[in-house]
Order: sequence, then structure tokens, then C-alpha cells
Amino acid sequence: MNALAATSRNFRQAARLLGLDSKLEKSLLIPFREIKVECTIPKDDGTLATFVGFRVQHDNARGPMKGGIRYHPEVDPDEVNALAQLMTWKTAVAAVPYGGAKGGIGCSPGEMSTSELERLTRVFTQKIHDLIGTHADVPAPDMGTNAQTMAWMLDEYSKFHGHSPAVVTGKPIDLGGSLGRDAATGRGVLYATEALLTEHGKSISGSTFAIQGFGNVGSWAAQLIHQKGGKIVALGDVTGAISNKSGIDIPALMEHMNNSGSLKDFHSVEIIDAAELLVHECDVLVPCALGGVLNRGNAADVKARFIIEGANHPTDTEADEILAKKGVIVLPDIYANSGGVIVSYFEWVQNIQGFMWDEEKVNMELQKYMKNSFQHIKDMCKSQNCNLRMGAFTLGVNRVARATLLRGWEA
Ligand SMILES: NC(=O)C1=CN([C@@H]2O[C@H](COP(=O)(O)OP(=O)(O)OC[C@H]3O[C@@H](n4cnc5c(N)ncnc54)[C@H](OP(=O)(O)O)[C@@H]3O)[C@@H](O)[C@H]2O)C=CC1
Ligand SMILES: O=C(O)CCC(=O)C(=O)O
Repeated sequence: MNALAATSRNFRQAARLLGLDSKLEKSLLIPFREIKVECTIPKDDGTLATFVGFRVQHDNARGPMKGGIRYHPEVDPDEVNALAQLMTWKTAVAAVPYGGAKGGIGCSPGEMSTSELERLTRVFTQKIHDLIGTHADVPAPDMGTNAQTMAWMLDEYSKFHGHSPAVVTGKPIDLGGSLGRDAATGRGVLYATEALLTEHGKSISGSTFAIQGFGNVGSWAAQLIHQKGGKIVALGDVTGAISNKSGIDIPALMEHMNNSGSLKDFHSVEIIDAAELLVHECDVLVPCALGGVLNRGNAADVKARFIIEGANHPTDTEADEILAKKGVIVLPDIYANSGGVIVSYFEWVQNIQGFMWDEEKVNMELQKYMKNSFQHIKDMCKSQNCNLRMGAFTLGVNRVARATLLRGWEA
């Protein structure tokens, strides 16, 4: 079952639990708009290269559509569709006034030069500029994109519409980005993990962690968990995985990576098989890379007692069932990685107000939002007698359904 089928299945299950009308269920599932554009750019060697870009705008009942832009070779329309739908439920779970969207371009950013990436981003923005906007659809970074990508999008969009800082979030601070946004998804993962472990009488400082992905989400989650006394015993990226039973020295690893090192040549670690990372001995597994990495091939071998979904859709439907039978507790993506979009909301608010918050306020507000949504998910789990994924889905779907009904059905 691919990401779209799995996400839609979770949505339908939530809709049934909530007793939603079948017409409303159908309308909530179908995306508001799907955009597919051809992006041709000259490469540095003068030859032309053509890429396909997507933006799926899933729902706008609760506010402007919101979600990241992914640059990755495996980007395809079904995946973008699933990720856009997940954004609709995620923004509702977080109680930020947005709908959901997601975009992506099928490309290999690691093999492209900075100027090729800039040209591709500008062409993509030219193709979609009249369909995004501060009060319509607000992109942000995702896998393979970053603050620089958002700066190019902002600049290209502003050529058509005038200076519009709130059209994208996750921007560089010098262009109106928010303090704390770079770390926000990882920080949200930390707050979510604290909330779940406390619920089970445990703490970060007494727990061991394995983290897949050492990009924006994974590296911030690792640093913040390490700062709180958590022991990170294994981690990995696209190049491979490393482990150390006594805990990996994360600040030293960050310095090593910032000096163009790679995971595999870091000192005092053992190199492990990339596939072994997900079934490594640990208390908490935190996938922060691709979707579908936990599946029927490895779910039965997972040793962790808790899984915190830093990535979007890391656990497929079959794995969910196997893990539930094993008693593994999964904290779902639409809550666990919502720190990014929550601080994106703060960035958008600051841009509209023309006023900058200090980082302490950003982090304090983020913690408040994360605590509130955890409590609301638990309340839903209790009233619907369901697991955390269904608790989060019913919470999100119910809020979007209520907004849709309140706006009315008249054509
Ligand atoms: N950025 C954000 O604010 C948010 C991101 N997310 C989700 O979090 C996940 C990670 O995003 P983000 O951190 O931004 O992305 P980045 O591009 O910053 O980092 C991705 C990381 O995953 C690694 N990776 C890629 N492919 C593999 C693989 N096959 N096996 C193991 N590791 C791999 C990359 O390795 P390498 O660097 O070596 O290529 C890199 O370390 C995605 O699922 C994204 O949708 C969710 C909410 C918000
Ligand atoms: O910050 C945002 O607007 C969206 C981040 C994102 O793409 C996600 O939460 O998956």
C-alpha cells in the first residue's frame, strides 16, 4: 500500500469513527487542486535539463494551505498527494489556522550545483506564482530544500507580486525568517518525546535513542535530545549508519560534519549496516528521513518500545499493525513533527505584524502548542478508544470537518 492509499485509509477510519456524512468524507478526501508543471533549466555545462514539479493543495477550510517543498529523486504525484493530505490533518491537530499542501520536484539536489538549484527553484516559482500567496498557499522547506531555497522562492514571487515575505516560511533570518524555525521540527520532536515518555513514567535522560536521518530534523532532534541527557546509541543518513553503546558524542559529530566530514569517518563509533539502524537495540526509535522505512520487512524486528515519527509517513500500514501487536507505541507524524509548521505559523504571523519575536518566546509558544495538542490527542484516544495515530487523525479530521460544515455547502 503506497503512502496515499495508507493516508486515505487512516482518514476513512477516522471519518467512520467520527460518524462523518459520506458526502463530507468524499469532499474532504479529494484535493482542492493538483498542479503539475514542467521545469526546464540550462545546466552549468550549457545543456538543458527538464524536471517535473508538483504542488498539491489539499484543503483550505481552516485557512491558507501550508506545507513544504521536497527536492528528491523519488518525488511522485501520489507521494505529494499523501503528504499534502497529512498537512491538512497536521495543521488541524496543531490548532494553527491553516489548511494543507505539499510540493516537490523530482531531482537529485546533491548532484546539482547551487546555481542549477537556484534556476530550478526560480522556474518552478514562475510556474506556480499565481496559485500560491500569503493568504492562499504558503510553502516551506522539506527534504532536500532549506532556507536558501525559500529565499529564491520569495525573491522570484516578489518580482510578480511585490515584496511578500509571508509567502514562504523557513526563510533566512535576514529576509524575515523566524528565530527558532531552523530547529523547530527537531525541538517539536523533543517536546513530543518528553510528553510521551512522561506519560509512561520515563524520561529522556534515562533513555537510549536511535535516529535515522541527520539533516534538518534528525540533527536538531539529536542535539536537543543529547542536551537533555538522552543517550543516542545509533544514527544514520543516506551514506550509512554508526553506533556506540555508550552514546555518540553529538556536539563533536556536528563539528565533524560541519567540517565536511562524513558519518562513517567519525571517531569512536562502530559502522553498522544501514538497515540494522531501524532494528537497533534502543528504547526510542526516531525516523527522520524518508517515508515507508518501517514495513513488513523489518517491523517484527524493531527493538524500540517507542517510535517518534520525525519523518512523514515513516511507518506503513502493515508495520503499524505488526508494531501494535508487539506493544510498540507509535507517536504519529501529524503530531510528532508538527513543531516545524507551528513555528512556520509564528513566522507568518511575525511577517504580517511586521514585528520580530525573540527566540525564547518562539520556543515557549512552541512548547505550549505541543503540550496542548498532546493533551487533545489523549482526550480523543480516550473518547474514541483508539491508539495515538487514530487519536491524532480523529482530532484533525473532526476540526477540518467542523470548519467545512460551518462554512456551508451552498454552491
Ligand atoms: N524540515 C522540516 O521542517 C520538516 C520535515 N519533516 C519531515 O522530516 C523528514 C526529514 O526532513 P528534513 O530533515 O527536512 O530533510 P533533510 O533533507 O534536511 O535531511 C534528510 C536526511 O535524511 C537522510 N536520508 C536520505 N535518504 C536516506 C536513506 N535512504 N536512508 C537514511 N537516511 C536518508 C539524508 O542524508 P544525506 O544528508 O546524507 O542525504 C539527511 O540526513 C522528511 O520526511 C520530512 O518530510 C516533517 C516536518 C517538518
Ligand atoms: O513549515 C511548514 O509550513 C511545513 C513543514 C512541512 O512540510 C511538514 O510539516 O511536513
